[in-house]
Amino acid sequence: MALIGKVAVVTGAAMGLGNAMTRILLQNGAKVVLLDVNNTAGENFQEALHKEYGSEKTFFFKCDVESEQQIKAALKKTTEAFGGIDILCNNAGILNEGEWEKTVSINMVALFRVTYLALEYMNKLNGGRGGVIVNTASMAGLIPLLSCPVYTATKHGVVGFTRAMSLASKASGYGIRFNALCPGFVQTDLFINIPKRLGQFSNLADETLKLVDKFKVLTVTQVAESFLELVTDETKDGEALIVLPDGTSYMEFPVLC
Ligand SMILES: NC(=O)c1ccc[n+]([C@@H]2O[C@H](COP(=O)([O-])OP(=O)(O)OC[C@H]3O[C@@H](n4cnc5c(N)ncnc54)[C@H](O)[C@@H]3O)[C@@H](O)[C@H]2O)c1
Ligand SMILES: CC[C@@H](O)/C=C/C=C\C[C@@H](O)/C=C/C=C/C=C\[C@@H](O)CCCC(=O)O
Repeated sequence: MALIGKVAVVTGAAMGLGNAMTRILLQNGAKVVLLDVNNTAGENFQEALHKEYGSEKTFFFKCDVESEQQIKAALKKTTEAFGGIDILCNNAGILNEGEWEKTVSINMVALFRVTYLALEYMNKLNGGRGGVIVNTASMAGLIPLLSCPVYTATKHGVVGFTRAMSLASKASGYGIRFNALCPGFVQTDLFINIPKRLGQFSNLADETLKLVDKFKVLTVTQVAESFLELVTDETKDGEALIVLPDGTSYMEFPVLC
């Protein structure tokens, strides 16, 4: 899928992985709508992008993915400004085992909601153009992370949702591919203050740091390059792409005959 002229929406776009995804989409010719709850970071990023790519290629909306009203408004304005949506990157996420209900709400409930609201514009059965939805999961969506049970559960939920939606889309004719991105540890804000994020599991901080030493840490650019494959390669549908510093691979799931 060539990205020239395509319209992408990225949640959690202001910082970290979302920021790198936005950049690689722009570099490949897409227009990108940036959604983020952090207004200052979002406006600063938009200003930088306007200088680099011109003001007609991007715009930023302050949008909390937990708010149905804000998502609806952002998607409506996106289609009014750019004529449709071809690519959705459900990337906003947090890791806070202390505030575990909020972790479920943002990482899973909000991701489902944004997807369903975006389908109203993207689904070919609703007059949309079809396209691709990439959900940011994690290695913790495939293998449990001992100090983060709720984060692990949300990311397993994202992988399961992605795979089931891919099947639903194929069987119904939505014209939309669904893929999950599963990076290991990535150098972003989510990765700092590890003990503080672990809540009642802070006693497992040292064990967690041993895992970080074992798996090593990715840069956002490395992850964005792998993300691009899920967006552009039309053969990738219902996949979970593992991204680690020593390479990438597609998860092989059991098949029941
Ligand atoms: N950093 C890692 O090691 C790592 C590894 C695997 C997966 N991930 C996943 O990558 C995604 C991005 O995380 P990151 O590491 O870039 O973190 P980050 O904290 O650097 O960036 C997250 C972005 O999401 C935004 N955000 C948070 N809550 C939001 C909300 N309610 N509505 C809208 N925007 C919101 C933040 O403002 C921020 O800009 C997350 O889903 C995370 O779980 C991260
Ligand atoms: C380190 C805890 C926290 O503060 C920061 C986490 C940052 C990213 C979390 C997540 O998205 C990445 C998870 C990566 C997990 C990698 C491997 C383990 O799940 C596998 C451990 C089991 C094993 O030893 O094989």
